[in-house]
Amino acid sequence: MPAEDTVPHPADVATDTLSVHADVLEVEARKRALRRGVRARRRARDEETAAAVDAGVARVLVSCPLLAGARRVAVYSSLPGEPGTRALLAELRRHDVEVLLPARLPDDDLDWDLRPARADAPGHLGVHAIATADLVVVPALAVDTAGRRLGQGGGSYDRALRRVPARVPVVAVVHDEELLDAAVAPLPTLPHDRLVQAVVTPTRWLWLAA
Ligand SMILES: Nc1nc2c(c(=O)[nH]1)N(C=O)[C@@H](CNc1ccc(C(=O)N[C@@H](CCC(=O)O)C(=O)O)cc1)CN2
Ligand SMILES: Nc1ncnc2c1ncn2[C@@H]1O[C@H](COP(=O)(O)OP(=O)(O)OP(=O)(O)O)[C@@H](O)[C@H]1O
Repeated sequence: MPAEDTVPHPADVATDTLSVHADVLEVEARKRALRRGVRARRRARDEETAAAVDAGVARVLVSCPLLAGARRVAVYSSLPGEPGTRALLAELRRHDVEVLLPARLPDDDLDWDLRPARADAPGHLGVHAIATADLVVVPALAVDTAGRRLGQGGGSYDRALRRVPARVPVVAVVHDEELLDAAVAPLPTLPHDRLVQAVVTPTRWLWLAA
């Protein structure tokens, strides 16, 4: 039996629990507001810049040291509004780099497809396949210079990134204005959020203070 004075009073426990919940709700509300803002700005971008952004992302990533020596890279096919990954996927294929592409499962976790497919690895490879990549490229709505990432809100990459070994860099792709200074505008995070180690924009890349 614990001594009575080490047992918290039930009223204090309840108050603590309530304030923790309030903090989580506040962080989630701030994330939702930020997502709305980024999505609205992305919708307002024109197609001409989108083509330049797509080409820029490929040029920056292919010429930066992150990709040097990588044999297998986890990437994704960009959705409308996201910085494009079409040219990047084409470049990876041209350099004979294997690509893992995510497939969202009903519980929002990510399964992985290998391209080009291999006879000994047909179909979906399972949620743990991300652990076999030498570099993981992730989508984001925004990233700050401390490596905090704002995603689409499904928590898919939070789950998937837990399976990535610590030595494998995770790099987020955003538009230039979606890279935020952590000293000025830190992104809100919760304990499950995973930091990214680097960021690529259409014009530059940098290591983040993760
Ligand atoms: N290109 C790409 N592939 C990806 C992701 C991603 O963010 N981008 N994912 C990242 O986890 C996973 C899929 N999850 C996704 C979750 C939501 C939306 C989406 O389109 N959301 C709507 C807004 C929905 C809302 O308002 O709640 C949107 O962006 O308009 C896309 C992908 C895996 N594949
Ligand atoms: N390991 C996990 N297992 C189950 N649920 C999780 C896990 N990590 C995060 N989640 C849940 O996912 C939801 C969304 O998380 P969050 O807002 O961080 O998504 P996100 O990182 O922006 O989205 P995404 O990774 O899909 O781009 C949260 O409700 C969170 O509780």
